[in-house]
Amino acid sequence: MSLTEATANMSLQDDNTQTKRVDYISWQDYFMAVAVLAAKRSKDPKRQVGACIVNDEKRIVGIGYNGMPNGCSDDEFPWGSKKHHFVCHAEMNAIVNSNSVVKNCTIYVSLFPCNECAKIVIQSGIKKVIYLSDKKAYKDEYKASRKMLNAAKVELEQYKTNQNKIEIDFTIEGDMMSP
Ligand SMILES: O=c1[nH]c(=O)n([C@H]2C[C@H](O)[C@@H](COP(=O)(O)O)O2)cc1CO
Ligand SMILES: [Zn+2]
Repeated sequence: MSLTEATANMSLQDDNTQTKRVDYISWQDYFMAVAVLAAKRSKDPKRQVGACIVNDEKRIVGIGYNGMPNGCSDDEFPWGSKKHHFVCHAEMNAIVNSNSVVKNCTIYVSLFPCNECAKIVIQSGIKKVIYLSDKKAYKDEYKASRKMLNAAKVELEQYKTNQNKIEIDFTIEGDMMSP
């Protein structure tokens, strides 16, 4: 090793006073949190749903939440019982707005997909659904959804975590930016 190389290596030697953080969030928590955060964009007064599509390189390729179609104003279209005629579901939005291939991807959803979304999930080639809530499982449309997803061999997994809350605090982030 030349003297210059040795000097360069010395200047890169760590003092070992700091070790790697251990309380970082897992990939699963991160992707589900992205889906839940997307849901916060929804204008639906009763239910906000979010979806996040991830490929096998852990890259996010699509995000969506439930909302009115393009060109259909949130202020003019109804948010009461008639909303069902119009609103686009989170899963559909995540798929159709994706910026890359969704085939073989995993979709993280805050609510188990309905039968209509299940059809789109299957046809798009998504291979796994990780869902947070399954609160509508007793309804026929969700039974149909599960039946189709199972038949199409789309893997279903209920999201489990030991971290019930992830806090985002912009003021703390601001402090962390200082040296
Ligand atoms: O799979 C789904 N994805 C999704 O985005 N949604 C949205 C559409 C509506 O805005 C809302 C359903 O509202 P409600 O629970 O009031 O029926 O949730 C609903 C489902 C299933 O109901
Ligand atoms: Zn749906």
